[in-house]
Amino acid sequence: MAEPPVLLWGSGVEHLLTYGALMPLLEAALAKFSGGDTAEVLQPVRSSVALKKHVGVMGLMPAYMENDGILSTKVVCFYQRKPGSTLPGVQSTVLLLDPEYGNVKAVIDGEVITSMRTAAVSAISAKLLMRPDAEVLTILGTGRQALSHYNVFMEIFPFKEVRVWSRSKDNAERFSTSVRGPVKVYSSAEEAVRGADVIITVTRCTEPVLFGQWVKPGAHVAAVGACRPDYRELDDVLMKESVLYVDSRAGAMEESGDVILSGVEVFAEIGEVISGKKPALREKTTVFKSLGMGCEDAVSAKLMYEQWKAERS
Ligand SMILES: NC(=O)C1=CN([C@@H]2O[C@H](COP(=O)(O)OP(=O)(O)OC[C@H]3O[C@@H](n4cnc5c(N)ncnc54)[C@H](O)[C@@H]3O)[C@@H](O)[C@H]2O)C=CC1
Ligand SMILES: O=C(O)C1=NCCCC1
Repeated sequence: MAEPPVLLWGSGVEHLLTYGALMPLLEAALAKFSGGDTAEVLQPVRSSVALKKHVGVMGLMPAYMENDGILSTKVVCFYQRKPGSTLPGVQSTVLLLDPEYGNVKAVIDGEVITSMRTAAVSAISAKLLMRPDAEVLTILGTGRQALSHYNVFMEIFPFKEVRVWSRSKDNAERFSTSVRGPVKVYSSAEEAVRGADVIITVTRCTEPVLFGQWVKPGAHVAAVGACRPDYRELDDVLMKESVLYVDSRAGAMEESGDVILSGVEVFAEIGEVISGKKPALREKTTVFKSLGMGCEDAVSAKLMYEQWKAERS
C-alpha cells in the first residue's frame, strides 16, 4: 500500500511558493503547452459541470507532464456570487500524484496555488506585452486575485502609480489600506482606466466592466475573470481593437465569453510568444485572456511539495 498523502493546507503553506521560483517554471510550462508535444504537456480543456441551483461551476483540471514526471489534477468550484457567505468565491484542491503508480502524494489547498499562479501568468503576459515605459497600473476588482496581482506586479515592475476600482468604494478603500504601497482609490471605473498603461480585470462580473473607448492605445490588458462562454468583462470595441493573446486557444474557444461572443480571432498563445514562435506586439493595444490551465497548477504543486520536503530534510 502506498504511503498516505500529505496534506498541505491553509496559511501554513503560503511560504512554500515564491514568485521568484514560480515564474520561470510557469514560463517553461506555458511554452511547453503551446509547443504541442504531448510528452511535455498533456492537458484537456477543463471539463465543467454547471451547478445551476447555486450559480456556480465545478471544473476539473488534469495535466500530465511526462517528461517532467508530474501528474496532477485540480478540482475548482467557482461562483458568480454568494450573498452573505464569507467563504471565497473560488475554492479548489490540487491532487499531486505519482505518475508511475497513480497514488496521491499530496492533497494541496488550491487557494495559494490558484492565487499566485494566475497572478504570475498575468505578470508574464505584461512582461512580454506592455510597453517598456509603462507607469500606471489599474486593477478592476478588489478580491483575492486583485491582491495576488498587486503583489506580483509590485514585486517585479516599477509602476509609478497604482489605481484600484471596485463596485463598492468601501472594498476599494479596504484593499488600499491592506497593501503596503500607495494605491489611488477610484469610484468610477472609467476614471481609473483612462490613461492607464496596464489594466488588470479580476472581477466576478458577467457583463463588460472595461470598455475599449476608455483604453489608451498601446495599453496592455490582463483579463482574468469572465471564465464562462456567456460571461463578459471586456466589451466588443476593446476586443476588436486589440491584438488577442490567450493561455490556450482551445480553452478560449470553449470557455471565454469575451472571445466567443466578440467573434475575435486569437493572435497567439502566450506560450508561443515565450518560445519566439509569435511576436509580442507591444506597440499595439493587447489583451491577454487568461482562463487558467492544469499545467500551471501542476508545476506549482510540484514546487510546493518539493519545498515542503526540503524543509523536513
Ligand atoms: N483566469 C484564471 O486562471 C482565474 C480566474 N479567476 C476568476 O477571476 C475572478 C476574480 O476571482 P477572485 O478574486 O478569486 O474573486 P473574489 O470574489 O475574491 O473577487 C471578485 C471581485 O469582483 C467584484 N465583482 C463581483 N461582481 C462584480 C460585478 N458585477 N461588477 C464588477 N465587479 C464585480 C467583487 O466586488 C470583487 O472585488 C473571478 O471571475 C474568477 O472566476 C479566478 C482564478 C483563476
Ligand atoms: O483555477 C482556475 O484556473 C480558474 N479558472 C477560471 C475560474 C476559476 C478558477
